[in-house]
Amino acid sequence: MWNWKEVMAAPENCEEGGCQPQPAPPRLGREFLEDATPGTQTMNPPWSKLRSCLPLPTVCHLSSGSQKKAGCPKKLSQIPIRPEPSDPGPAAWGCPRGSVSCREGAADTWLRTQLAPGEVITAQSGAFERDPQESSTTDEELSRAGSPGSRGGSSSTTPDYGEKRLPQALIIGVKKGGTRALLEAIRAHPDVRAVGTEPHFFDRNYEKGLEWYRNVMPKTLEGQITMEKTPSYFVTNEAPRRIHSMAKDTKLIVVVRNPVTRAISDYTQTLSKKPEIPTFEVLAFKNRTLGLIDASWSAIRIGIYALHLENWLQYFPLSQILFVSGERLITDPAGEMAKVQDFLGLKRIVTEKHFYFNKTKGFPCLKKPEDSSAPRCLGKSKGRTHPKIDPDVIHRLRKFYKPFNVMFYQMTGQDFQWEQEESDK
Ligand SMILES: Nc1ncnc2c1ncn2[C@@H]1O[C@H](COP(=O)(O)OS(=O)(=O)O)[C@@H](OP(=O)(O)O)[C@H]1O
Repeated sequence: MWNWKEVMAAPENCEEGGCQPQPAPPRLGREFLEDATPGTQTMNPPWSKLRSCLPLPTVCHLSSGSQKKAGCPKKLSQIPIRPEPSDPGPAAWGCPRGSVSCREGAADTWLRTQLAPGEVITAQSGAFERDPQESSTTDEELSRAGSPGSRGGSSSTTPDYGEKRLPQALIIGVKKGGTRALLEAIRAHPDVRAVGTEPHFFDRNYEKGLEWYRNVMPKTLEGQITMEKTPSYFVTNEAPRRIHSMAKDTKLIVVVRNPVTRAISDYTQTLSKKPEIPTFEVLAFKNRTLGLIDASWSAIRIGIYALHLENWLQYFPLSQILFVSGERLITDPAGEMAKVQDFLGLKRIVTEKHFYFNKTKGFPCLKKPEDSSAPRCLGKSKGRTHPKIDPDVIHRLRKFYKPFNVMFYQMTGQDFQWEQEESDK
């Protein structure tokens, strides 16, 4: 009998799941349920308030002191965790060249698409683009990304000279938040160079050492910023300490999205590859009759942003972390990119002129760069149609996340307004 939650957490593809069985990542979270004082640099959130919100079986509600009961976890980090699906990278990190399971991830880079004849949109952008075939571009992306240090599908026009440097800025999460869209947009900046695939250095490849990591990076000229994105870092317990020990001034970017929608997106991704898995409604609950949400399911757990952020604030001041709204990255990509460029100390070069809204895809896409013949949209693995989820389940999930969201708003000083959203996709 399959445990589908474990199956869902198993590696799936390069971008999102990995190409080979990976060791389970470390458990998430720290002593969250202790009345610890996280983030001395920032504030002391009332952690005890969150205790009662935690999704433990009724007999184990920590606020009631019942944790002393046998079998009850004392803290959230003791809830068994299913491993996160994530990305071990392309051939350089273990994907056999041409492997089907490795294709989709590379296709997540902005695709250079064929122009569809007659699909005129505006004089400026020239044409709608057809939804591209993933495979051809994927193969191209894979081969470009095939060795450590290759540009990995870079869309930057910077010539391949300079020096390989460790990244000064990282997109650390969240999975399904819009991390690929952000990375590809910031790569349009001439002062940014980024590795196109996910190196997974701080979670899976750490033992390979910093020289391996440096070698994965593209070459940069003096003054250019090196970046990478690996969304699983945000939920990796060791990542903050490891990144801090690499460089304590590393700039961190987190793209966050309504955790309910994010969870459904996560599920949708798995469903697209394993249509036989149980419904979201089944997986989301430990006990549906009692309304007990299963927070040990990674699709749910990743969205407890306050929990994960608390871990980062042990090592980095809030001022070193930028939170990008995954929702606004779609509705106002230029506005979010302005914040990202300011945060990175870059001139605002990526502006509204770089984007157009592709009605076919339902997303903003990058206009064609000067040296290229085609605009770029993300591949089919972004923007999948989400299954319709029982509204009662959505309602319960919203209730579940609300206190964590509120805590997250307090911690970040930003209100992402997820409570006000009428419906999930
Ligand atoms: N411009 C643009 N084009 C396409 N998709 C966009 C864009 N901006 C944000 N998004 C949203 O990004 C979601 C995928 O997030 P990630 O790239 O972080 O996914 S992954 O973790 O790397 O697999 C993806 O989620 P789903 O719609 O659920 O597929 C998109 O909603």
